[in-house]
Amino acid sequence: MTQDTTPDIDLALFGALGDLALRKLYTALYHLDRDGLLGASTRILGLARQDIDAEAFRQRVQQALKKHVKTALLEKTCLERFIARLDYLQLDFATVEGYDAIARWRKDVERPMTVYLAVPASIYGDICRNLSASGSLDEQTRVVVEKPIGYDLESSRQINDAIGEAFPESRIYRIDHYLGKETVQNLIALRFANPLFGNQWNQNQISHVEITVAEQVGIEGRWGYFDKAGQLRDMVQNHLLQLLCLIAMDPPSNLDADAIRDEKVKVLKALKPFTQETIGRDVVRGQYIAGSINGESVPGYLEEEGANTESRTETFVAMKTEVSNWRWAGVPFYLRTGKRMPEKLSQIVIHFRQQPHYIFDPDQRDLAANKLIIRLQPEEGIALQVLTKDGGLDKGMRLRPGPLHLDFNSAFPKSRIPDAYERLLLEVMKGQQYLFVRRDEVEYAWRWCDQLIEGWKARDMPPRRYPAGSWGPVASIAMITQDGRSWYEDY
Ligand SMILES: NC(=O)C1=CN([C@@H]2O[C@H](COP(=O)(O)OP(=O)(O)OC[C@H]3O[C@@H](n4cnc5c(N)ncnc54)[C@H](OP(=O)(O)O)[C@@H]3O)[C@@H](O)[C@H]2O)C=CC1
Ligand SMILES: O=C1O[C@H](COP(=O)(O)O)[C@@H](O)[C@H](O)[C@H]1O
Repeated sequence: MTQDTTPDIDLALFGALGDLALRKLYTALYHLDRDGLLGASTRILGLARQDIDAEAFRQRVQQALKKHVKTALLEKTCLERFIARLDYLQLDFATVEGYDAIARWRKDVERPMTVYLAVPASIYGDICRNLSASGSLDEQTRVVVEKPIGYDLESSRQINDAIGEAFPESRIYRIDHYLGKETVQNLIALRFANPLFGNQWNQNQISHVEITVAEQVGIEGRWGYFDKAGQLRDMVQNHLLQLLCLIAMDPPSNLDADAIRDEKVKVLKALKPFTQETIGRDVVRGQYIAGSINGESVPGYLEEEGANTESRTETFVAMKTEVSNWRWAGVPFYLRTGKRMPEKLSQIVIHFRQQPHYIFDPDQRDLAANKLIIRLQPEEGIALQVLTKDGGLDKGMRLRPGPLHLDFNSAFPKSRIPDAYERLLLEVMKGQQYLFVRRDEVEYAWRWCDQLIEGWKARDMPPRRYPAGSWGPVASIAMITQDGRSWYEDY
């Protein structure tokens, strides 16, 4: 994990006119360029099937940057330098014809190539085979692939096999963009650099853990993709399970990619499988109906553009699970994620156990537990909720909960918090894999999700309705209150 200068590369971006590329990837690459973190002669080849020339492609990227980069950060010289790096190749990814143009683009160039597949996972195999067959790859080429890899364990194995025929694991970078978020990396620092937390991180001191990833957006015109996936495959199989792994894993022996990933795999293997009984009791599926967010009416899932009105796909999931090992036995992990919730909020709350002997006002007993709140978005920060004496002569020994608060924006006001894709693209260029997901992680995560999906099917569990703008079906609140707890929504 050194911070050397970034090597020059050629980046071949498949799906160059898709949503991810236009919304996230050029913005991230532009910021890297502006911060002096792109190799001076790094070039970017956009590949897509639209019949446009390089000049029109550069215009499209420029429009995207104007939309997604803050105006104050869009500097003319930097923008011109970035745009000059771009070239375009029209290609149907499914057939090998035309792939030889990639080698022609790279003729006489010595630097390594990174291939970024910003396309549906169903065509990763075709692209890898065609890159191989056309002689576009060499011993240094890296590949970046997006989540979700497949639809279940079986399809993910097939896709991983196809990628693995063209690239060794050491050159495959499976993105889970949550691993690139600043606070997620801070979680690693917090846990493993501070004995204060390191020594408390187990079932003796922690009573339960909450992970909430709430989105305000709906499915953003992605019905075709989303309706086949649903929130479990779209968010839990990858982002939420990765967060859970970082919370639950044992300390790695060092910060090497495989040391970290070995520990994450152990957590995934230890996730308690659901039974028919626990699925009925500990899992809630939901689907949003029309409602309002920030005072504006929004349609229900079944009224979204392109919707099939019979769909039973879930847009919300809440569940209680457990990591069956010595560190975590008996500690519930409550997970919930949904679309069209009242606000965008991603946070992890670690609830510590109460003192064994309590000496303050019995009415305040419920307050008496510390919480560590790790906020990923909207504002990034970490707060430890502690109890202090309430101020004033008239209060006696009344307790008051308050945060010991590290808000990254105000603690480090001069530094812009980079977007996850900036961090991840930089790590790919430097050849560092610790923030990327290894094949066995993906497959163990699918194995666990598959048995849950099978259980849903067997129980014929339709999603419960919840109005857009609410925190999900009431059953998700009942699920946690049955344990005498509630979802933490303050900060
Ligand atoms: N969008 C997002 O926020 C996120 C996306 N992802 C993942 O990123 C990947 C890309 O997603 P996204 O950008 O949303 O998808 P899009 O459908 O918006 O973009 C995919 C692009 O690939 C092109 N494409 C597909 N098949 C072919 C083909 N045979 N030949 C040439 N071009 C082809 C499409 O071209 P055309 O337009 O001509 O069909 C389209 O431009 C997916 O794996 C997704 O799961 C992951 C996290 C978030
Ligand atoms: O991977 C995905 O993530 C986004 C949410 O990402 P965030 O960084 O905005 O929290 C989600 O909307 C999308 O459906 C999913 O594919």
